[in-house]
Amino acid sequence: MTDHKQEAAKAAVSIINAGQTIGLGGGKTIAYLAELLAENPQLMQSLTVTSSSFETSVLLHAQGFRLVAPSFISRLDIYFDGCDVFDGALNALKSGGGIHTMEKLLASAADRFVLLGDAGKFQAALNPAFPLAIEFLPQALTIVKRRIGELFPGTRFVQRMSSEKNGALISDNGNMLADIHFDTFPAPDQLNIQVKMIPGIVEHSLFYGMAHQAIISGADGVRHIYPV
Ligand SMILES: O=C(CO)[C@H](O)[C@H](O)COP(=O)(O)O
Repeated sequence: MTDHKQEAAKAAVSIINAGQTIGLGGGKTIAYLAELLAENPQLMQSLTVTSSSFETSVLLHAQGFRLVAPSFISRLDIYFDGCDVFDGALNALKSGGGIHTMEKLLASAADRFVLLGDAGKFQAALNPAFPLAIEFLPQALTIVKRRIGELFPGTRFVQRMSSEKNGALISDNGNMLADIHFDTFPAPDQLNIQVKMIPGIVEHSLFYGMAHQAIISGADGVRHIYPV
């Protein structure tokens, strides 16, 4: 059976040129991309690579990539990442991994931000099947919760809790995380700004108008999609 995440990763390799500085996000499609690059030592050794994901960084380090911390990269040729879902304008929700702050930082530094995944990620519109994740300062917990309730009445605010200890899930940046569940998904352009403007919120997981291209694979083969 065709693994569509792997097929999308194969297509992604074809748009990478020797000598480029590449950013990789998290997830299975990205892990395939790292594996495929490692199978081409000449290309791999020519690349400078960084990642928003600790898990991907461990993988890249083990495979012998030239890995540079994001703190020392000001510009990327291409940033590749998966997502939960994206629409025709390539607005993407990237809530699942809880690392959207670093993902957005690297996406913003890239000449090209390319979404990768199976065809199921592409939907006509963002919808309530996926929440919006927020990363916020621990001190802002109840203020942010109140503000979200005022701006979006009827939404469910679910703080992410640790499965390993009794307490909050703490992000890679030492902050807290929560998911906002909507009954009707708000207009992405307004949601993007309204949530970003709440003091105490470091970043949210809607990547509005950021992606330049998506590469997906499904029953009809590989598709390259550009924002409408
Ligand atoms: O952004 C993400 C989560 O928020 C991940 O990149 C995404 O979930 C990975 O997807 P996959 O494992 O299907 O490649």
